Amino acid sequence: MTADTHTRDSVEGANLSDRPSPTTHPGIAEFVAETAALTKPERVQWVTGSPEEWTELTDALVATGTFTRLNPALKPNSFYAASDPIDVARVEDRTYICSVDEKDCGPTNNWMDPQEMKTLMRGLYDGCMRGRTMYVVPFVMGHLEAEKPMFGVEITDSAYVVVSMLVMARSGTHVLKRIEELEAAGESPQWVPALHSVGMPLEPGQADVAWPCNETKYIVQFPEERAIWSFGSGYGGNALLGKKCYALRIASVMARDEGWLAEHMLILKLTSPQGVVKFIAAAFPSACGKTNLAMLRPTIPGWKVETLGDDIAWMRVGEDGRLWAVNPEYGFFGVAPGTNQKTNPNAMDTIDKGNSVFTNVALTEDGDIWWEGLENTPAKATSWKGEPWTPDSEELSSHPNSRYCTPIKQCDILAAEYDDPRGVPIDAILFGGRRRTTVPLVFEARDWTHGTFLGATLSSETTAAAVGQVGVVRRDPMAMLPFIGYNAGHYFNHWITVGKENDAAKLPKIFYVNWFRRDEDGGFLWPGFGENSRVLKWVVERMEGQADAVETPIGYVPTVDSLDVEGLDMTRDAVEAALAVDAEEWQAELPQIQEWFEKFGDDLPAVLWTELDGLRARLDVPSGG
Ligand SMILES: Nc1nc2c(ncn2[C@@H]2O[C@H](COP(=O)(O)OP(=O)(O)O)[C@@H](O)[C@H]2O)c(=O)[nH]1
Ligand SMILES: C=C(OP(=O)(O)O)C(=O)O
Ligand SMILES: [Mn+2]
Repeated sequence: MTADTHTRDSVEGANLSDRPSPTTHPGIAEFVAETAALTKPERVQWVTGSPEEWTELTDALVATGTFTRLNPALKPNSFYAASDPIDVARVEDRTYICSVDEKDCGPTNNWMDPQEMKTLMRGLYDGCMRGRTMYVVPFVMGHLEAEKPMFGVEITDSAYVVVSMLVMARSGTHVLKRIEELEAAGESPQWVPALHSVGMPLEPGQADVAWPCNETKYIVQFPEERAIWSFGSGYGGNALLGKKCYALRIASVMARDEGWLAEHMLILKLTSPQGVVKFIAAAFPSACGKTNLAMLRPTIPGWKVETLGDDIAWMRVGEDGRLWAVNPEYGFFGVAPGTNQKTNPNAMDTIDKGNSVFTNVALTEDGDIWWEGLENTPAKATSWKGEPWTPDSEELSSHPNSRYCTPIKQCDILAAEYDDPRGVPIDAILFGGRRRTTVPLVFEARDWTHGTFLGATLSSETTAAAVGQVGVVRRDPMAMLPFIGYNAGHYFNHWITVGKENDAAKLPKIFYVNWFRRDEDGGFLWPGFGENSRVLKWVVERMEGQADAVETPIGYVPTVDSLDVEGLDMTRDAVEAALAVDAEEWQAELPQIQEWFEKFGDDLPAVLWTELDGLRARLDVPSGG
């Protein structure tokens, strides 16, 4: 299969579909025919996105035991799935950026020569879809009406992936028609071939399993070809290829080449009591609070939050010199545990409308779902491992990375601007992570370059969103560590260049937040969730020149009185503790940042070394200390 190029030759390849191939786009037809020839499926089905097809797919998933239909009275048209315990999260050590030149992959990614990887994976793909249906999912990330729609075609042998993609991305025949319209108009619409297989062929007569997958997993991006090959996992970020693989890893390479930004960010619209509207983007690592902040219900009177997205932002400098962001996704794929009517009522209202898929949560006896932190703890339930569960169980009812997958259009606070292909002009960017010490609740960068330094040195405790140890502090630059599709040093330079080539006054102001600082007893210093609206208020007032701050070695920190804590059950000392900048703790960060920067050698923009020297000097540490 040559996904290397989208050759335009007409193709003689056998079209196995029992429905005529609805496309004249030779590239796509060739991609499909050649993949079918390699993977040898029983049949090929072009995904249309029709309601009848949804019924057919979900009924089939219920029949194989992958899906359990939830009680329609509680969650209409919604389904529960439990994965194989070996397939519960993104697998960063099986994720590759196979650039032609290893240097372009950089020190934070896994690399293999692309031809070597293709030979290896063709061996895995050979016959891997035997006994299965090969689905062809035409989709677009972002708007179909965008000036340059970002198309994709995901081939997959997982109906679970098809159903999830139908929620998470604009998919189906109408997308294919748009490609053909553009073709007919003489354009050459860009589309990303994305091949996925669970890697479990079925021999004649062999029954399928509820969660087919393979111990051998590869999640591979070929950046120069803008192609994605995934094998062996059926889970989220590994298999819904429009999300992390396309909209971040491949898109970050496109953005580098074309001068825009593809970032792991939520987008929210904040309206003050006076009617001042600000658009805020925030980059937090997986499971560090993006979805919650994106759908925040403010606790301070008169403030309103509307959402445009909870995970990915594509940002381009507009004619007006401002950074305009769109959310390329069409659904939310949120962490379930900890989500409830108090912490995220908007997410709960969205999933209560139905049409959603829940993975690795618990199943209750009345045909609903439950997870740790949700109201109405059931007396007993079935855990994600399929075992009986009660509140006294040792085991968790739901996996820490269990997810809800739900249509964004169901969200009551979806901003009207979500439907505008231009997106929204970003006023502030927040970087943030999960740090129990050191990082204060919020502080403002000195300027764009300093803000890039803050993003490039962002640190956070690892979470269950990726396989591996949890709670280990690591550098996670711009919260993009697992998603940068190229050399991270070049990525930092790309951020610096955006700052250099544009009017700083028009670019977003950069801030840094930390909801997760703990006191000596291990409790959270800050209540978080809806109370984070107080931090957003300070951010807005800083931009309007109305909030005080004290200059510290790390940036501008709110004075205690400039943070609205009215009605918060917090002592002044507690607020001061949440805002404290401890020089010793930050001095301890310096060698970690030094070691992190040394990874990049001369790929690191010199200006970031200058920023580190500046921080060191402001912390009264002699350089080289
Ligand atoms: N303590 C605390 N936990 C939070 C806060 N916001 C989110 N969380 C928790 O962080 C976890 C992941 O949050 P989520 O918004 O799904 O993260 P995302 O993967 O970045 O979108 C959930 O368990 C939330 O309950 C907060 O402000 N304070
Ligand atoms: C969707 C994922 O990440 P996030 O927690 O950032 O939403 C994922 O890890 O697959
Ligand atoms: Mn998320």
